[in-house]
Amino acid sequence: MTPPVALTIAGSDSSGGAGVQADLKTFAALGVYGTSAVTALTAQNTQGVRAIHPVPADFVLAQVEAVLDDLPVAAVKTGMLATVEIVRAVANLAAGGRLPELVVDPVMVSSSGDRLLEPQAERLYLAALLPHAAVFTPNLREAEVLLNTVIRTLGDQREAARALGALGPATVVVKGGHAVADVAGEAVDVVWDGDRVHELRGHRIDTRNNHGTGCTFASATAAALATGSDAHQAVGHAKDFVTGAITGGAAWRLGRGHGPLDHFADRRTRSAGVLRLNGPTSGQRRPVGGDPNVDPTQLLPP
Ligand SMILES: Nc1ncnc2c1ncn2[C@@H]1O[C@H](COP(=O)(O)OP(=O)(O)O)[C@@H](O)[C@H]1O
Ligand SMILES: Cc1ncc(COP(=O)(O)OP(=O)(O)O)c(N)n1
Repeated sequence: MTPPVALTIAGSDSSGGAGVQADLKTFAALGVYGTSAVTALTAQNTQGVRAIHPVPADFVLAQVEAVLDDLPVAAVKTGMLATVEIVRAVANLAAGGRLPELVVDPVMVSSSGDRLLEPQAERLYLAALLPHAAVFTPNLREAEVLLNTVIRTLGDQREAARALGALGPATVVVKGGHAVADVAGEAVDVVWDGDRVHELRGHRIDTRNNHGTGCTFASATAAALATGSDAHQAVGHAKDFVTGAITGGAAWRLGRGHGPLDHFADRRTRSAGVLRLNGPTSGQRRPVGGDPNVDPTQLLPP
């Protein structure tokens, strides 16, 4: 069956944990065909961002239009937009109705503390892009910056979701990966659905491997929208997916800083089960390159 198509408009992360790389892995894990328009190259790893090379806005547009003119894009996610010019160009596309089921993740600062958006672009996000979002997904820090407020409690987080909702997006999720003071043991995201506020709750996983959680949440939301979920279902699926991916990568040792998630955790668990069922008994290992005692032609269908 032909898969649904999603588009990510985001930055490249050389370490593979966040940005376009995280988005494409998420789309693939969720059975969605992923396309991309790269807004910036970043030289980064699990410890921080060393350099940023933004793509000219007209070339970002050229990538988006090449994809939209040819492929049936059902949902779009934006991540790191880097410059005022790129935010403006993407907002113009959204205003023209070119970006269906738009998930806007207002990537401003990485968890390593590095700026990923020109500060002058922050107001433009609010005025030009936010009103076109089907789902808007700031983290606590981004919500604070956009609203010029301080979020200390779950009550503040709920208030921020409502206040951002009043600015035009259909649904807002104020993500709680960086916990507020009065929530312990859980990662609580607050959703404003256009009418009411509710919470997405999951247990807080004790790990340093949290590089790319926000990108993964937003692209999983876009993938779910592309497959026909409504926004309420999509953010619930995304919460489940990101929790599974953090759990799967929690014990990985990749890099010296904040390591990545396992976007294929679910598949890995299932294929490990299949290997256990079909594979050699414990303690034995299959020889690399195949079992020399097996004639491979005997494995082919007649
Ligand atoms: N340690 C954790 N345990 C469980 N869920 C987490 C953890 N850290 C982040 N999350 C979840 O990951 C998603 C992204 O949130 P967050 O980390 O706040 O975004 P960002 O990466 O943009 O800062 C949210 O659903 C949040 O609840
Ligand atoms: C190229 C690029 N895009 C986005 C981010 C930030 O990723 P995000 O998932 O929002 O959050 P953290 O990884 O900082 O927790 C990035 N680092 N690089």
